[in-house]
Amino acid sequence: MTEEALDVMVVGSCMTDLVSQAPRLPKAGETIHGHKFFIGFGGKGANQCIQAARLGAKTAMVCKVGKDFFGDNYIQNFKDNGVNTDFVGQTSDAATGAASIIVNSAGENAIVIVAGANMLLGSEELQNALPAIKQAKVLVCQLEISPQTSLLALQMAQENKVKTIFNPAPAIPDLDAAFYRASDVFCCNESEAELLTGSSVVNVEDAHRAGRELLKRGCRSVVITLGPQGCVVLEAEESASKHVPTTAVTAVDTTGAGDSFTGALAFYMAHYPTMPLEEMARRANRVAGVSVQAVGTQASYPLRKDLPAELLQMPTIVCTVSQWCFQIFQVDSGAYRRKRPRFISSNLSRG
Ligand SMILES: Nc1ncnc2c1ncn2[C@@H]1O[C@H](COP(=O)(O)OP(=O)(O)OP(=O)(O)O)[C@@H](O)[C@H]1O
Ligand SMILES: [K+]
Repeated sequence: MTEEALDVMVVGSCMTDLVSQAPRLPKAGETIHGHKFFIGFGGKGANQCIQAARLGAKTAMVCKVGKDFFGDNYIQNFKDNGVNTDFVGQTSDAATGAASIIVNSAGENAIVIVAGANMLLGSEELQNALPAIKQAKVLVCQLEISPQTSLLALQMAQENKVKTIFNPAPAIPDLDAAFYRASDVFCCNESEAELLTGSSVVNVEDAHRAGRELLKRGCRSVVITLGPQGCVVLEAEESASKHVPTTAVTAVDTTGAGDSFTGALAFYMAHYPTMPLEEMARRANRVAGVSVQAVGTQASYPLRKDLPAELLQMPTIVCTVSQWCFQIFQVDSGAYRRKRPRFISSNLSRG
């Protein structure tokens, strides 16, 4: 059982990616030769957890894998990345989630996902994790496990004043309205925003409009990622929707960029709770921007040591403001002391 309070808990999926590269995709009933095969660690929940851990967050994963080779291997992968595995269950009733992926020479793919053990994660496992959830700073969920489990996890976190990030991926058109109310940050990409709002999202202007629509549904803030254009950020307390641009880089492989962004956002929310969301999004853009410059999903996620120091420090402006507030407080309490010296000294002598 976890003794130390956690920064980030992720309740979500683990998938083993089985990737074959071939000149073309096979037709029904056909067998063809490919030229390369590799196994990768994926699943949106695990990806986000690994990115947060690599940035230095104390993380735990709440998930279910099979009692099989892939499940054992995945648990070792979490351990190798410093992720707490106290809440990683193993079941004999289903296999570890797997994605069989075929990629042709044009970069097109055909994918079969078998969610397997991921769908067996339920309320019992969440109850076991509740003492740790209560102490965590941020809880993150997606939609690659049973939606009821994700919703319950978000609600448990919210009831215990733990900040929530919900990434509605892969998107479902009739998302239960309770998901919006349970989200401190509702973080999605353009196509998810499009599916959820029913209107096209292809540019920054569309994203502002979609964000306003999603915000109306009850979340505290919305982040919509826009690939090389960064993201837009909207907060319930602020009227303006803000575009947070990024430096576009030449992408080698964008797989898992969205999960890198969400995992980085979770890290910043846990480590710098007073940082403006816009600044967290600016930094998450930078982290995800590193991931698109390398091949693979988790393999492309940067470690803390790979990032410039400015992404891992409190911004100067926030330090200045808090020092300024502290000085005002000192001046105020000094004035108070000058006016009421006896009150202060009698309190002191009693103490
Ligand atoms: N070419 C790029 N240059 C710089 N940053 C990028 C680029 N592509 C993606 N990013 C960063 O990654 C974030 C997430 O990308 P995107 O919006 O494409 O997510 P996604 O569609 O969920 O990705 P994927 O499905 O490939 O994981 C962006 O908000 C941005 O910060
Ligand atoms: K990548």
